[in-house]
Amino acid sequence: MSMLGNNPDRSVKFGNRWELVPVPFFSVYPLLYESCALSNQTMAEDKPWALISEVGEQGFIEEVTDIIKQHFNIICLRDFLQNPQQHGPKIQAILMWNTFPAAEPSLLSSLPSLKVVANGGVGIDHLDVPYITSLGVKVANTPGVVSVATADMAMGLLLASARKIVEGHQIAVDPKTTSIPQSLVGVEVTGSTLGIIGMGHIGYKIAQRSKGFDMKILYHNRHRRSVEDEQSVGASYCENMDDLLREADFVVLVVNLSPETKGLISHRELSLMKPTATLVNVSRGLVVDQDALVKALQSGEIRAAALDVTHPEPLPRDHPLLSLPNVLITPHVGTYTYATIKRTVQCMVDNAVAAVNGLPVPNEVKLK
Ligand SMILES: O=C(O)[C@H](O)CO
Repeated sequence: MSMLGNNPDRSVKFGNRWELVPVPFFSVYPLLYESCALSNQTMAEDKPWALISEVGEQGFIEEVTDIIKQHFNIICLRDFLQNPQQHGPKIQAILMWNTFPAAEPSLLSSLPSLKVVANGGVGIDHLDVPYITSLGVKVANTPGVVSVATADMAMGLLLASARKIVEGHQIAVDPKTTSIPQSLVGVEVTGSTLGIIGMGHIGYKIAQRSKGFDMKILYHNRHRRSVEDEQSVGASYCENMDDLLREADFVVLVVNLSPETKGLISHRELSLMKPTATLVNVSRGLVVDQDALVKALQSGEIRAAALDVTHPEPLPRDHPLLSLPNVLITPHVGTYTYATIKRTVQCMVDNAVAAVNGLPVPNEVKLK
């Protein structure tokens, strides 16, 4: 049985460095590994054991692992896999990021004492929650703590794409540059229309930021926000997503990946967008039909795309999205600030500690 939840074709390949490691969790990209060998820590008899990913070499890493070590003895996947029979019975918690394949059935079957899979980040599309919970294991995520960093990233992508900041940097540092090419002329953000698809925590934070840019804000969401929420950011609800797509200069995707949102933006939706519009995605790659996106960008059906997420991650090096001039891509680093990483790890630890102690888990993901 697959553990890949709502995302059956997600290719979490063991041994693929990028996908194995929880990229935003411990290290900067590209990652350098260092085994968190058991000898690196003082083992406390009274602390439960947690299985985590490998640890990188950068300075803040120890700081982050220290948050975990206050409550858990930790063992890294790499060390664990050397002798699962020996280590398996003591593991009570898995602390993982969404790129960490630690919740595969074969691994879970070697963890008879496991009480919780504590995910860092809000998206849990990589987990088969029904299967994990059927084992009596709780699943938790970290909503809220990732919102500001992800909203900042969405605004950063939007601005960078609109104002061609990356291209501008390349021109500025190129020794051959003698003049400013017209291709650097961008589109104005202030006063433009923003369409937010998915008005949860992160979507709302994006709306708050956009208000500072005097943007007209439209949003589409499963549930309409309260009048107070709408008024305080000046957002208008579009019950029909098509209306938003037709009107927005920037469409930002902030939905969770689910069977309902997989392929939400495909040929039809892209064709409704303005030829001057930009698509920004900080949710999950599978929310967008990437083949349709490539066509829309190549044909000028939309102006540009700015993506912090793709499917798969990373894209194959010869993927057309990587060579289109109107695409800006970052490697799924929306939550990737020191402050957010620390808050996220603290939240994961709080969830895991509660589960291990049989207490209510603050951010338990419950089956609907
Ligand atoms: O789900 C999230 O919160 C981010 O994408 C980090 O994984």
